[in-house]
Amino acid sequence: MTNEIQWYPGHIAKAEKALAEQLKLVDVVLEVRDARIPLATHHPRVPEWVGNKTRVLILNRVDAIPPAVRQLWQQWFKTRGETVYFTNAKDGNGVGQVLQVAQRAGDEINQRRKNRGLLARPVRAAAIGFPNVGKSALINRLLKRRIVVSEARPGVTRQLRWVRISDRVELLDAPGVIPTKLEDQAAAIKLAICDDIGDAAYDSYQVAVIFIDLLQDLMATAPELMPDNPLSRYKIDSLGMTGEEFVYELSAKRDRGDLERTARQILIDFRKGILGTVPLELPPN
Ligand SMILES: Nc1nc2c(ncn2[C@@H]2O[C@H](COP(=O)(O)OP(=O)(O)OP(=O)(O)O)[C@@H](O)[C@H]2O)c(=O)[nH]1
Repeated sequence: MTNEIQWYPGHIAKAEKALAEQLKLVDVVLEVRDARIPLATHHPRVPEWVGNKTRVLILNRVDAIPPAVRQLWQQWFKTRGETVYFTNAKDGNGVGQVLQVAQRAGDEINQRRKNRGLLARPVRAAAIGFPNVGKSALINRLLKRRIVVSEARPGVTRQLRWVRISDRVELLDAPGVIPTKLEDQAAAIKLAICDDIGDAAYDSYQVAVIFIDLLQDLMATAPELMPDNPLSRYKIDSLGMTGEEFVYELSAKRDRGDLERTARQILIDFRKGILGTVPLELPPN
């Protein structure tokens, strides 16, 4: 049996209220999702927050998925009439395009202002998304200097702050938001695997077991997307093993059976990219 992943709705409600207030001032919303799990990192309140503002959909951590999977997502979103921008906020790949889109939206706004006899002003954009998806790293890249603190620890962006990223764009760095309720436990587990769930409480062992099961499933059903076995680095004959069997075996081999420790290390290895590119979600058919 899996314990449910838990977090603190009171805390979230407060953060959401502050965010909704700031978003009233915004012209463009940069919705940042995790390219490894673009569906699980969709926040259900985004459409309401966006209203009739311009929304730019960003799948960050593109370096963490195989290029073929990037193509599949691009296509999937396109058939839904959506343009997605893939970024690697760590090395800056794709970030210039996001800035251009925001600036174009600003130009349109200023044209409308001009038509009404108003002065031009910088466009106001906000980056929103789950904790740890890379909002601060993205803003740092847009700034080309390190101003916003970007840390591996989820939930680190505590305050809302505005930064001027060009003479035409101001950007709000918002804290990570997770829904007050996550109906879908499978999505919640993926958020935990990717560390995109802030300070929610979960059991690393259960999460790592499901992670290994997902890997095995991916290798069996989509071997072309997983040419290298991510588990081979652990030097265990993992063929056909369940998640439980694998964690147990690895733990006996190097952590004297401390399952929790082994599980944590597996998750850390994955998050650091040591296990290679793993698409934890694929576009639904
Ligand atoms: N490999 C890789 N790492 C990234 C990328 N984007 C961000 N990171 C790293 O992921 C970690 C979290 O990034 P942040 O920018 O702090 O995430 P955030 O969304 O602002 O997080 P919160 O403040 O918790 O909401 C940092 O260690 C970043 O360097 C990316 O595209 N690729």
